[in-house]
Amino acid sequence: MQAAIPRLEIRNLKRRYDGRAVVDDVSLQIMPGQVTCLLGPSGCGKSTTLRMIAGVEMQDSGSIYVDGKLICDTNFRVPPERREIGLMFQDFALFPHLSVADNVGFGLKTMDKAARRARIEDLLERVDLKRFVDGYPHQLSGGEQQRVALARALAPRPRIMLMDEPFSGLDNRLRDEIRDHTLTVLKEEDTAVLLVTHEPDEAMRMADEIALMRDGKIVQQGAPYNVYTRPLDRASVSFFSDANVLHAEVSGALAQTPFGRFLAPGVPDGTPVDIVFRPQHVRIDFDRGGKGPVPTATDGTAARATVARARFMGNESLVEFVMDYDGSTLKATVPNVFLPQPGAVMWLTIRRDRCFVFPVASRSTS
Ligand SMILES: Nc1ncnc2c1ncn2[C@@H]1O[C@H](COP(=O)(O)OP(=O)(O)OP(=O)(O)O)[C@@H](O)[C@H]1O
Repeated sequence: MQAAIPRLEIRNLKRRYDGRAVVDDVSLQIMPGQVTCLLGPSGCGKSTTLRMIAGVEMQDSGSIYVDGKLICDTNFRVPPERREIGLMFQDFALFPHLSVADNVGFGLKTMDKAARRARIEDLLERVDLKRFVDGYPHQLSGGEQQRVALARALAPRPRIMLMDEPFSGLDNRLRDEIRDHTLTVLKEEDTAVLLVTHEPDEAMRMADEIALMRDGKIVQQGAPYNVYTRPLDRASVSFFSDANVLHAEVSGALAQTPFGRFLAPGVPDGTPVDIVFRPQHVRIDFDRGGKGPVPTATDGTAARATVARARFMGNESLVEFVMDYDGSTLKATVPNVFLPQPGAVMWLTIRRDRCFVFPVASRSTS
């Protein structure tokens, strides 16, 4: 069987500004109907990558292919308007003087009138805005305008959609609804989507695949579940959620901590390690006359702590503890409305199967 050809493939893209590599050897493949999120902190080079694919900026080296055909390298360049790429940005602007129908039909000028109208109505139906077909942008809410922008970008049946933080101008409740709706429409069109975002929640909600970007490089790539549950390093854990860290040193492939010993297979003796875990993987137990829970094989030793702060956050509460053993702070989230008082003494255990043990090059840089 012939291997499937990616809808979009970029190979070894590089771009420097003022001698600094802002996109540093980035390669990616996206299949038709697949949503890939380029996720990373502000300034890591996401938008620059997108602009090179769109053709509004030229790479210093590397190449871009659509359906297996070269569209751009350092010698050859298909202009942006002939790349069949749809664009949606945060500051998407509808044309204020054009009706909703004419906004959506803007890229369909060569189509005959009846087919054009049919495509416009079909898309407006799918974004649930058919009733506004003859209205004007100023009559629509922000969320409705966003949906018109999506319909406009999809109208010419682009082979690829590039989206740069397209939902960041919307308020929270509306954003979730529009994200879900947008995803449904994009999947129906079988477009390959590259979505740029700095919000892990957005990437987890939208992506089939996440490409985690840092300092111009893609450092990890995979399904959201894999990227979240098998992070590359401490920074990757922290990027997705709060993270607690214990410092230890390895001896005999074990790292000794106040929570008991952690396996560190293959790590040489004397290596400093960070044991990283998320607040939701801390278990809390009451103090029973100065005693903690009986240790279990899976959760190791319990450590005593005092509640410093507890915040109710709706579905869960976030509790900050000061640890007896060294005065450091650990965070735990607990479901529902358990809200301990500051000063309460409790015992913490950590879910061993949810901890990550990362060797650190030197303690001073950790
Ligand atoms: N035209 C330019 N000239 C000089 N430096 C630039 C230019 N465009 C971008 N940069 C720099 O390149 C780096 C990457 O920018 P880019 O916009 O790609 O990042 P980003 O990850 O999309 O960030 P954000 O999420 O804040 O948009 C930044 O440090 C930025 O200042």
